[in-house]
Amino acid sequence: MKPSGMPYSEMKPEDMLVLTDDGKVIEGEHTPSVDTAAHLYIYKQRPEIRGIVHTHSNYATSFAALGQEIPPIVTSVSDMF
Ligand SMILES: O=C(CO)[C@@H](O)[C@@H](O)COP(=O)(O)O
Repeated sequence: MKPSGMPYSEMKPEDMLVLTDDGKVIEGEHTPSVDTAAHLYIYKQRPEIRGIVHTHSNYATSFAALGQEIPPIVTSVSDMF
């Protein structure tokens, strides 16, 4: 889990945390992200999920605000046009 309140531009690999299934920090010096409970809930409900990427990209946020799904377009398809 990423540390709370630390800008990505300043974050180093050693700043990352390792937590148990119930959120106890077992490696790392920082406070875990405020998103920890949400991530733990997702991992518990969907054991097939092995990683979570939380982003605030402009395009993804726009689709979400409009209530629209993001179409699964990959670069290999665009190469054909
Ligand atoms: O996206 C959100 C809130 O909208 C969070 O990820 C954001 O506040 C980051 O919190 P942390 O610095 O990771 O504790």
